Amino acid sequence: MGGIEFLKGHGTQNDFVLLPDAAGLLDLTPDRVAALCDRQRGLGADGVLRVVRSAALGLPSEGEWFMDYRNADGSVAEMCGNGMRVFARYLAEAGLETGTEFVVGSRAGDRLVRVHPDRSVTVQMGLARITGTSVTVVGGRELSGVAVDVGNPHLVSTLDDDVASLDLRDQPCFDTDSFPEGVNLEFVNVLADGELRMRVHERGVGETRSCGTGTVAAVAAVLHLDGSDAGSATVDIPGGRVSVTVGRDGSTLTGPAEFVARGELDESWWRAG
Ligand SMILES: N[C@@H](CCC[C@H](N)C(=O)O)C(=O)O
Repeated sequence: MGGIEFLKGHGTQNDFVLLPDAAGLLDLTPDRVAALCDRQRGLGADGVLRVVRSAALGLPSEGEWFMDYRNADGSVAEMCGNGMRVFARYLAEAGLETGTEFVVGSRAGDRLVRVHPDRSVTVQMGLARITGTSVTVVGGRELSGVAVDVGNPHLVSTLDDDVASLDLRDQPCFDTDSFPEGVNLEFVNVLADGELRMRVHERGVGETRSCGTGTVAAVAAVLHLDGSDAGSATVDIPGGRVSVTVGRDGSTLTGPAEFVARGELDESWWRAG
């Protein structure tokens, strides 16, 4: 057996290792994922996207391909918005999907994606559901937040002072009764009507430079605090900018998807993992 094919890509600098594995033959253990994502002993990434046929995993999906997403610590998550854009661009450029619009399976359900001529991608993200309120503690400061389910769990806190001043190196505290499976924590400044700035501490990763589901949660939460359930906004994250729409029937996320490298993993390194 030769080396194991990989690609490295990112969506607004939320970076991923893609593993094409159509038949689902790779033994993708949490230890292997963590080693791959480690920035010293592996390739380095915020997560892994296994490109596998839905049928190979026996999962119900209208889409031929399934985004099997793992966080950098090896944990499984339901959905990744930035990863979905990179995944969709890969399918289109590899000729695994022939149209510009197609469905991809995820653990949060099927997602319709559209790959644009400029290689940006729009993802139909499903409903952003407001599920309540909770609190988080960052650097000794307690912040209240709006809980939002975008297929995965989020808690969005809006701040008057600049989110750039927050120290997100450590895991902020959160209420484990509200979020028994953990939570992604977003910190948001409302810059103007329809313009947000956001930082995020992701479940299973730590601070990342962007989180697609998090940007959708942020827009839904800000609208909710304003007494509304539909609207659009651009969201500036440390890794760039995305556009989000939220509505009663679903939400969309549009942003870039980039590739930086492709190659083969060393077979003996993989086996040792
Ligand atoms: N970066 C992703 C979200 C990845 C999953 C998340 N860390 C979780 O555990 O729910 C995105 O772009 O949405």
